[in-house]
Amino acid sequence: MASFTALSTSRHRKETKSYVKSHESDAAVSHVSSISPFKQGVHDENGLFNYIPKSLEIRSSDEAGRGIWTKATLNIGTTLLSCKPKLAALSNTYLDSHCSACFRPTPPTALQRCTQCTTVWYCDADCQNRDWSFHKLECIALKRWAAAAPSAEASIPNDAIRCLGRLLWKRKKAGASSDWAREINAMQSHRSSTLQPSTTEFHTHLAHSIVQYLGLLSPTDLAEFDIASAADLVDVISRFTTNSFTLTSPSLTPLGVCVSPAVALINHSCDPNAVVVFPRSSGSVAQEPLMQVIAIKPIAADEEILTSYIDTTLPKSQRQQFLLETYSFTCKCNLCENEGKSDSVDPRIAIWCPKACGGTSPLPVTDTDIVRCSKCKAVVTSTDAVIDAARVGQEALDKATALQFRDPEKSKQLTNNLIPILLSTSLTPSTHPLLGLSRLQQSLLISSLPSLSSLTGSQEERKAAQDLLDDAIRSASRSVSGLTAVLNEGHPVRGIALTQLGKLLAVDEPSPKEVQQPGDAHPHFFTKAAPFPPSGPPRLKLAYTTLMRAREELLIGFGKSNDGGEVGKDVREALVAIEKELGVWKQGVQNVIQDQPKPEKR
Ligand SMILES: C[S@@+](CC[C@H](N)C(=O)[O-])C[C@H]1O[C@@H](n2cnc3c(N)ncnc32)[C@H](O)[C@@H]1O
Repeated sequence: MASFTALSTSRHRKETKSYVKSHESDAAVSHVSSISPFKQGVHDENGLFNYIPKSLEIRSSDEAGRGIWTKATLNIGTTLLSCKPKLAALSNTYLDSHCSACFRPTPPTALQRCTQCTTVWYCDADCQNRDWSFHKLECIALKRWAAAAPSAEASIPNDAIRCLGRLLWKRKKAGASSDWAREINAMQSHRSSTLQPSTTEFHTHLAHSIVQYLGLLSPTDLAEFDIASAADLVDVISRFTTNSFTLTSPSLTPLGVCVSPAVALINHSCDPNAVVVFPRSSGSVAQEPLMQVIAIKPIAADEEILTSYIDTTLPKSQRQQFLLETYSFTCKCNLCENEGKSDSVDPRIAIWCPKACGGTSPLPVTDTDIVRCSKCKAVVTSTDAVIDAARVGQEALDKATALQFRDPEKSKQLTNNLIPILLSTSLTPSTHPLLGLSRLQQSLLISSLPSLSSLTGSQEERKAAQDLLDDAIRSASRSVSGLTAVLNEGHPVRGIALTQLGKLLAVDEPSPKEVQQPGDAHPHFFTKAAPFPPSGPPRLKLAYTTLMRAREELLIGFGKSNDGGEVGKDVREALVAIEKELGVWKQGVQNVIQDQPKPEKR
């Protein structure tokens, strides 16, 4: 059986970074979407990217520039591309708990620290040696930065600055004509004239930090890095922000930032057919962190591979704003183009029918909007209340997200206060910002679960732990319900959400309930009438079926040949353990039945 502790450590530490791509992506439509199917041609890369498999091809389109197309039909769960990023940097939070070479977590005692800068840690001497060509120059810069830092909190530059430093040193060392530098230099950049003012400001700020980190005294010193002017430096930064990825753990916790020019060739769709994951499945430490592109929809020959750069659980307005600010384009994918054009309501902006017929209507935007249930056509009359609730919910989500690490109690309180209001104004679990609040609440509740071994025998303490666990389960089931409506089957975010729910259900109950109360879970996922979460054997059975579902989805999202990645293997083991436990239970019940005195025949 699982314990609380294992779950608490799986909490996603999300740090807001507009310069990196999130892997939370996708939607449920199964038809093909290519950006510019007519004006495209095979792109000549002059011998670069020879590690891209022969089944794929780099082509260009007028609308989106270079992209990757398939030459053969590919099934869901197929690994399309597998490579180690050319550059990577751990975020500051993980520098002392994860290895800076292979990015795996290691118990603190087993980590070796660089004795010079005392900032980066490694599993062992092998990992340290592998990272040495990068760290050699970084080490000096880190010491210089720490010596000049105004406070202890500012003594380590963030991961973007450290990753850009690695890029510039390596580019200089490899030489402009090397394949390494040519692939990096060919990455798309956006000149200041096409950027949003907020993005230009951010790039300028980053440029100042880089100059300080590299220890340069004047802009002319940039020449040694093959950078002719300040504008050229901003160009390099734009190339980095447009093409970098969030490096995540196998359970999608953001760990840092990385650059792979090959994976960065893939264009965006809010309705993607592939995802980028780090399943930790290579079996070789030297290969980690291994980055993989996996098909989450069947992909036909001559179809473009598209991943999502953003969180596609967000409504169109927010997706488009983020894409324009960070990537300088307006998305024209199926999901964006078709919003509001069909009868079906986008689950990201849906409210339940006022007559509870089971249908939904779109969330009203202004108080003069007249919205109707798509099924029974009943008119929503509480427009003002719904608009207010959505606005207050968004404010609370922004605040709670900002506070989640600094003041988790306050962050949790905000989610606890707002979720019942949004539920009472009929927002569906998939609707923004309710889905975002549920996911945040779930991660905060999981973090606050006590470890079972720390519980004393006190009945009150066990009861409080049980209530907290049940709250976390209800929150997790609401998240699963919402994610299931907006992401298509096999999306890694769905697989991980199901895994968390299944594991919560499998935790030993500190104080099993005798009388159960109905939960607030969405009726399409768990019936309102049935007590939720159940207790005892029915709970363990639900854990089993949820983890079975999780495993099927993980096999797609993290790749069939990877056995669903590290999490997929872990779920397989959990299922075996539950099967045994359920078997023991069944046997125990059979023994009790056999021991009962048989009723006498009359
Ligand atoms: C990571 S790069 C993708 C590869 C890029 N097309 C190239 O030629 O190197 C991201 C940039 O590609 C372009 N892009 C990606 N997806 C797009 C889309 N759906 N529509 C238009 N432009 C897109 C945008 O300019 C964006 O900033």
